[in-house]
Order: sequence, then C-alpha cells, then structure tokens
Amino acid sequence: MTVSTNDPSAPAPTALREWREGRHSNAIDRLDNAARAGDEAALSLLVQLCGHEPGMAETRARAFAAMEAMPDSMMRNRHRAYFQAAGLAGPANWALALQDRYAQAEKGDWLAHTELGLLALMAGDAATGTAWLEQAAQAGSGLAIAALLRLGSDTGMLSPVARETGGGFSRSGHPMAQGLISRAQPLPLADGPQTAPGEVGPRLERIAEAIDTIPRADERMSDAPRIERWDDVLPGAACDYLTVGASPLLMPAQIHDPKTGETRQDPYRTSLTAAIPEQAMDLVSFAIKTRMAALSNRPVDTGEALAVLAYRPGEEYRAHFDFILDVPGEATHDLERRGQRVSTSLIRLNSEFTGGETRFPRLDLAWSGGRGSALSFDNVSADGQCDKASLHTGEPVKDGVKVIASLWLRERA
Ligand SMILES: O=C(O)CCC(=O)C(=O)O
Ligand SMILES: [Fe+2]
Repeated sequence: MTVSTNDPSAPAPTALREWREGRHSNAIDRLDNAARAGDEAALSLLVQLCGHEPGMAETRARAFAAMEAMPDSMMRNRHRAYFQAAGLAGPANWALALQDRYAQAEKGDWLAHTELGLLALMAGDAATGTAWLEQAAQAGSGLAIAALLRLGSDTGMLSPVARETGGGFSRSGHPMAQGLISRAQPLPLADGPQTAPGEVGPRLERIAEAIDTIPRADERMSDAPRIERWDDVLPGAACDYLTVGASPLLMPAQIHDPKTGETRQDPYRTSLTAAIPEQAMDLVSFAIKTRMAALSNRPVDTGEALAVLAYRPGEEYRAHFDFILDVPGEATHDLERRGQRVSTSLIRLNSEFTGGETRFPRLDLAWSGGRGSALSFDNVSADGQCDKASLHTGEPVKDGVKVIASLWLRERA
C-alpha cells in the first residue's frame, strides 16, 4: 500500500506497525481519528484492514463511519460508493450508490463521472456511457479518454472529444495510451459531444438493475461439471479499466503447498497475479465482480478477492483443481467458515496473444475467446462433492500477454 507521507510517525505508518504487532484496536482507533480529520492515507489503510481478520465487520463499520464524518474528497467518495454498493456497512444498495456517485460527478468529481460512464456501458446504454465519459474526458480523466478510444475501436466511430483530448493522453503515462491512440487514429469521427438522453433517475435505476442481469450462455460446454461460456459479457473499455487498475498490483503468483503448508513461487503457476485488495475496489471493479458471480449463479459476497492474472510468453497454470483440499489442520478453519470453492468465473480482458487456452483435459474441452468473453464452471458436483473432472489448465502463452480476471466463489459469504 502507498501512503502519502514518508514520515514514519504519521498516523498510517504508526497504525500499520501497531496492527502488525497485534495491537489491532490501537491501530483502528488511530486510523479512525486521523481519517475523520481528513487524512486520506489513514482512510486507505483503514479500508485495507477491512479485508483482514480480526474484527472485519467492526473495522468496516468504523471505516464507513469515518468516511461519513470526514471532509469530501474524491478518494473518500470512491471508497464510500463501493461500501454502499457492496453492503459493507449496512444493506447493499446499488441504486443509492449510483445516485450519490452521480451527485459527486455533477460537482466535478471526474473519477465518479468516469466510473458512471463505464457502468452505463456495462449496462448496454452506450449513449449515456459516451456522454458521461466525454464529460469526464473534458475534465481531464485519462481513464475516460482511454475508454472513449477503446469504444471507438470497438464501434468503428471515434468520439470527437477523444480525438481532441488524445494529444495530452499520449503523454499521460496511461500504460495503454500508445496502442489505443494508434488504433483509434484512423477512425471516422462520430457526432458529438453526446448529450445523455432523458432523465437521470431512471437511467441510474436501469444501470443498477443491469449489473447482475446476465444473458443466457452462448454455449453449455458440459453438464457435469457445469461449464458455460459467453462471447461478450464486458465492454472492452471496462476490461481495460480493470487491467490498468490491477497492473501496479501484479506480482508473481504463489501457490499453496498443502503438504508443507507454505506459500511459494512454483513452476506450476508462473503468471503474474493481483488479488485486488479492498482499498483498490470501486464501483466498476465491484460491478465486474458482481457480474462474474452472477455468471456462476452465486451472490457476489460469496466471492473471494477478484483477481487479475497476466501470463507472459511461456507462462502457464498447469493442471489443477480450484476446490480446496482439506488437508487435516490446514484449510479446515477456512473450509468450515466459508465452505467449498464451488465455482469459478473467468473473463478474458484482452485478446492480443496466442496460446493460453483454458483446457479441461479430463473432458477434452478447451476454451478461448476474445476480449470480454467469459467462462464459468463448477468445481463440485450437484451433491457438493469435489469433482475431479473439473481439472483444468491455463495453457502456456505463445506470443503476447494474456490478461484475465478470475473469481473463485465459495458456498457461503
Ligand atoms: O488462465 C486460465 O485460463 C485459467 C485460470 C484458472 O484456472 C484460475 O484462475 O483458477
Ligand atoms: Fe483454476
């Protein structure tokens, strides 16, 4: 995690030391007080600790109360919207989260505007999505410019706002800037800027409804275990957004060795992995997680951390099960609490690579799809037993880099 100060006596570094020393309530009190006074680094750490025992529910309540009390800021608004939509402190309420986010966007919060534009695209409302992204781009959001450029190359028509703002964007440091610009450059210009059609309220309601509404699978590849695939569940702009957000968090994948109990790097799984921590979640990544849970017909709170995996040439995930092996004394506590890892959802976030199929060797099935395509499968049979036919691989990537989102879903929240 990053803190905005190098001063080791500042609240966040001090609280981190306290937390590591087991002085959990001291740490939480310190962060709560500092956050209320407007210390964003303290709030960020407090939100991070919401993903860690002990006292997760209590930490979440404290974090949310601190957000309510602290001065308005883009960062506080972003965390708060996620807490509202995910129900981390009180009932989950997407409609309310979107209304609040819209009010923040209206006040000039360009990140709120960017998120809303992407959520509108995810809900299939391209006109509204484009209008909101254009407003965010005009306010200087590189993420919104990137989204407009991707939308342009997906639809064949470029927003004039994306063309105008593209120059600054190429120098913005956005990791996909050069590729997005060179693809979008030759495109004809659409009319614009767009104005969002109709009243805002009903549009926000439709977005809230669309988040976990999933079209029928394009193919049921297997009944036992259930394996289904979809060609298009996520707009390219949302795939890019998740990729860029996860990139700084990518680290060499670790495997858990049930024999020794240790966690280490292993040739078995050579990709880079980012398990997105609480403080990096926002409405867009949470909407993606919700949609992935829905693909497996599971509530989002049964999901583990949303993960992004990047495989460079030669990297792979060799044959494995996603269910958890109950080696005595090892996984027992976790298994008792949340139950088995019953399903897995994958979304391909890019398509600029060869190789890298997801393969089920015992069923002689393989899946590969374009950006935004999805796969969902069960790791247990109908009676809840671990299903060894769910054995699967991420085959070695030949050229390019394969980027996917992966979500493991449990029996219980
Ligand atoms: O990369 C793939 O295709 C497979 C990923 C996978 O098996 C997992 O995330 O559990
Ligand atoms: Fe897997």
